Amino acid sequence: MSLIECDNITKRYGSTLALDGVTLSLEAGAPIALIGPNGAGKTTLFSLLCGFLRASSGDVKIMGYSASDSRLHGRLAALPQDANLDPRFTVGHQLTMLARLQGMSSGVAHKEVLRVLDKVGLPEVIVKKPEALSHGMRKRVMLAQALMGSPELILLDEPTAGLDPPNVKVMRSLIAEAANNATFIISSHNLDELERVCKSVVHLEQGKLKGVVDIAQSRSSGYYTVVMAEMPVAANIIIASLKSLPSVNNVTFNEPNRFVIEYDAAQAGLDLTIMQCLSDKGWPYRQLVNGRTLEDQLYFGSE
Ligand SMILES: Nc1ncnc2c1ncn2[C@@H]1O[C@H](COP(=O)(O)OP(=O)(O)OP(=O)(O)O)[C@@H](O)[C@H]1O
Repeated sequence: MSLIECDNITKRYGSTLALDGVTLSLEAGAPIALIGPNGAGKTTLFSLLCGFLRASSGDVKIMGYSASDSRLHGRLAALPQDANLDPRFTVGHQLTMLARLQGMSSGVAHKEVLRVLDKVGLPEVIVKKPEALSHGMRKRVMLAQALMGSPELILLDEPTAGLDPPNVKVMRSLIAEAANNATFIISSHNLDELERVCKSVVHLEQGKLKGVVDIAQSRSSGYYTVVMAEMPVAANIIIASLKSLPSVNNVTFNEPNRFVIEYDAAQAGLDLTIMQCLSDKGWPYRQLVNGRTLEDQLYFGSE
């Protein structure tokens, strides 16, 4: 059974179509990134997965249950983008209260709060009020809150927004460590940051699913991008020639004049072979670039 199944989900806010026929299946395991520009529908998708919102149409299943099913209680945690701590109470008081709401006795709740604060490296803040914490520390406390009760699925909406680079690094390694015990889905604008911690990327744009890229797999592949000066023959003829070169696994064409060549990362010297092939045929190319960025995979297709 998949961790998450979205079947043709649509979400409307009045006349705004925030999600438009999203069908998606995600498995438990290493962290998954959710990326897309402002207004793409990331927060809306999170809210549907947490059961905060209902889809206008389509079906969402988490671990086989509908998203608002009470049997998911304690198995799923969400850290909303604008989550905040109450300035009136100490961190310990607030987290203990939340643990009690999860059904823990006061003794168990206290131990659980100590455990999760320790996990995020901040055991000392238990007696502090939020005003005494830096922005980075508050984000870590919010992560601690999401870890309470050891949920299997944790949704983090922009967990590193507004953090400086050292704090981003700390957050990233905390997530990487906690990811041994739960599946994280993390939304962010920052691809670089996510690439290091996530195994796959779900890409949303204007409410539509643009693709799911497996980063782990693409790491074992090398890429060249050829930009043609002109298209002397049909794209499929050039694709066939490039595909016939040794160690080339796949070639994709991106309009109007660009080919992405995927090959075994272990193979060296393929660039010369590619150039030789193109010049033997008399096909003029403008540029041969080593590699392909994650942006290329997402915005120009992966297969
Ligand atoms: N409560 C709401 N009422 C009306 N429209 C909404 C509401 N929430 C979101 N929208 C609209 O739905 C679309 C998707 O918004 P959403 O917040 O899900 O995007 P997002 O990808 O999370 O954006 P951001 O990166 O800016 O947080 C946008 O056009 C937004 O204006």
